[in-house]
Amino acid sequence: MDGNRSKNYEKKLNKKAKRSQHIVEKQTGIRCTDSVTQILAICNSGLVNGLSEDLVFESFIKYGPLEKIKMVPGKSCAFVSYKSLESAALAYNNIHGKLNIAQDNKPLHLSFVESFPEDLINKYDMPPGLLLLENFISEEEENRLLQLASFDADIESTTGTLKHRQVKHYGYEFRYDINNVDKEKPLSQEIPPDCSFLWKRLQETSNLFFEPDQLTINKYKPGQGIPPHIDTHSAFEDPIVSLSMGSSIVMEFRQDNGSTIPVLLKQRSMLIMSGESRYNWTHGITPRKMDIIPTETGLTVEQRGIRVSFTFRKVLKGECSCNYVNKCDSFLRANGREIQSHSAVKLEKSYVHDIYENIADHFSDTRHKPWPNVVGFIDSFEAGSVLLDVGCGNGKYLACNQQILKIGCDSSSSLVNVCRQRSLEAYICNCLHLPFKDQSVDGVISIAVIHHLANTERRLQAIKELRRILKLGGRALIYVWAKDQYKDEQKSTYLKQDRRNRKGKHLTPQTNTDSITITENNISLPVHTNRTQFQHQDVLVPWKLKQEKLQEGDKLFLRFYHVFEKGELEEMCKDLDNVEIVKSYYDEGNWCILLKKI
Ligand SMILES: O=C(O)CCC(=O)C(=O)O
Ligand SMILES: [Fe+2]
Ligand SMILES: [Zn+2]
Repeated sequence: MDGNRSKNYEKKLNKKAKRSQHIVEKQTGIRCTDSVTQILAICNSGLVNGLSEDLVFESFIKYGPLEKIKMVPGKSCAFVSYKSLESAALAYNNIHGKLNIAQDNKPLHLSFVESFPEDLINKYDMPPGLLLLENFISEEEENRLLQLASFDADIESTTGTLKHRQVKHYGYEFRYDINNVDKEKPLSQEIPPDCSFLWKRLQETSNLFFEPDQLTINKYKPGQGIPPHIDTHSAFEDPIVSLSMGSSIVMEFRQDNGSTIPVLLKQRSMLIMSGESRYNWTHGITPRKMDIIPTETGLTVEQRGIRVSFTFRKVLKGECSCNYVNKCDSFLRANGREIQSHSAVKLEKSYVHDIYENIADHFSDTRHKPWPNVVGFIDSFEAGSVLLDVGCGNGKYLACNQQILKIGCDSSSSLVNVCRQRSLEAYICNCLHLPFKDQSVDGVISIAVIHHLANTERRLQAIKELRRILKLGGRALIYVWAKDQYKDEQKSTYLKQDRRNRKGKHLTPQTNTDSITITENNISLPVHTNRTQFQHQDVLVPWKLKQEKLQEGDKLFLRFYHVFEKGELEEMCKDLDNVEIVKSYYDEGNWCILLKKI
């Protein structure tokens, strides 16, 4: 019996393992092999499944000295290399199919591989523009500077305890609420003169002329860190320098594509961030109590102590003029003006209408569940009423309430066809010009439509069209996507679908790694990172076709959205003649309003 079961188990395991091996080979180009090698691939788990380098280290070091670990950003695999074949074989026998640390506590699948994925990114490379000067100060100088940083007694406005660490500012306060300094309000406490020898040394050793006027002291206890971020472009000049004291720590630099370079900031080292590393890469410190660091003989774990860093910056007068426009708040502000009408029409055509035609089938496959509050609204109409669904999509609301007459319309002919195939009544039209007479319907819904219009004037026009066709006493329900996807500290369904967020590991929203797309008519729009909080109101949101439908040459589809601020929808409706706001509310990441024609 038992023998049978384990045979069966092994058969199943092998089948699954073969499948995940295949994926690793496809994703990384690294070849799996049946012979024993020093290098193992974890084939079914990686950073995207929440597997951490720490846990890999902890689990694999038990079987012998390790050489390297490579977590592959954005992929569900990782690589571990041992110093000997014996250790690798021992690890394989003990872990493969047995150690339950893959997603949902499933066992890891391992495979021996022919080579280590060095070229995916060399761990010991530096991001461009980053310079690390080790032993920049002596122990004596370190002690002297650390005395300046005693946080104890002086609780004042320039000192604060953030969730993750203690901070203290000189010269200008860096305000974490606005992510900038108040340039008009320098602090009375300037950078202590005891620090001045540092710029002289920078000049002597590296020919760097730098005279900062702002200092932030950060104090990290073991287990504390700083979330990945880019120091606001418009706040400071280039470079930014940071002196590490008290304890060494690993700082992670990350690029848009997810590749991450851990940089070991040794105690008494000086880090200089300039160019790409300052403007285009995020830097952050993972809150943990230890770091895994490479040494001559392999990887070891080093416990963190209390680290104090002095970050020196020069406040920027005026706006940033860098070329890294996708990360540049100055650039975004200058280009974030209301989109002009003629551009709006083009934008909606390319980034809304055309896109829906392209993704209609897949979109329709993913839109089945009507939202309860919308159904409640539709059910509230008397038998025989006429209800129009403007932007009906695949017609999911046209199938509700059999007592009333429902008509749908949508700008996408493909979606209207889907409705017709389902024997639902639907027409093609644009929501700005509804082919209905004045005062002809009892109810109208506009669910997730108006946020696709590219400026306020057009969004208002769409609402006025709804008003026009309503009979007196008729009611309209409007849903638009909210910029804020948190309500009462609760994530919306949209955010919860982030795999990285599932286990509640990231309680704070992911930081902004939006990139920029310049549209044909020269409008720069940030490309939103799906399943994260919105950073901007006018954004392009990627639509990914499901893997099996993805064909060679298929591109990522970007849809234009204007996500609404709290109160924005009400503000638009409150001065409209002939309607009253019956109620407005937040529903699963949407701002919603119920209007009545009067
Ligand atoms: O602790 C450090 O070295 C960096 C601090 C930092 O990035 C910041 O305050 O913006
Ligand atoms: Fe920073
Ligand atoms: Zn900039």
